[in-house]
Amino acid sequence: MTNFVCGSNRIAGCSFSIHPMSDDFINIILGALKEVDTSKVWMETDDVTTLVRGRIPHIFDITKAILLHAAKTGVHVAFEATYSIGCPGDTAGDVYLAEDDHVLNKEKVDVIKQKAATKFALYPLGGGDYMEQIYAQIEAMKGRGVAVSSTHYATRLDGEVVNIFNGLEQVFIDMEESGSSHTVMTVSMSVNSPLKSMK
Ligand SMILES: Cc1ncc(C[n+]2csc(CCO)c2C)c(N)n1
Repeated sequence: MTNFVCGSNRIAGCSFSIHPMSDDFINIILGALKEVDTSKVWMETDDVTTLVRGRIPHIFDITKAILLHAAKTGVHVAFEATYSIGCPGDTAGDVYLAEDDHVLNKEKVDVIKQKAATKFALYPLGGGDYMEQIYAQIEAMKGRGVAVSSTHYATRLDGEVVNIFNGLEQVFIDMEESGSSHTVMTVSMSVNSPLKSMK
């Protein structure tokens, strides 16, 4: 059996998709992807997801921007994402680690007012105290301008898209700063849903 070893390379990444509930889904998906400045990341789109790899601020800036560009059409959009840091599979994106942390899409998209319902789940891999780490991050989210509630297998966040992404980015930064060797976070988000929350 091969032993896979995580390197010291701290490239972050995300595999994500948006699903606009509209006949015009092709234009909405491709339009949102095109509107975003991706010059500070490695990015690849196929028929299933888009992969984005680079420094943490750009990963969250770009995924937030693509969702907001799709959401501003008013269409109901579902967003699914898996964020990961700590276990690079190859070196193709490494050159982007030399970029600075100045994000390129914030100015254009942070003015877009858009509410979202979200469920996120944090998976600290490679550490013994994972439940303490998860509870600490859920507690921290309560001070970030979004409504936090518990559900099975995830934590629910309701609020502005911009606040939700800022909070989730901070979760990732905190995990890095606490020395977690490999962190995975899944995020499901729904915007413009015709079905209002029952909560
Ligand atoms: C962010 C994101 N990236 C890729 C896909 C996969 N996808 C499904 S339909 C379509 C457009 C026509 O090919 C694409 C690219 C997605 N849904 N969202």
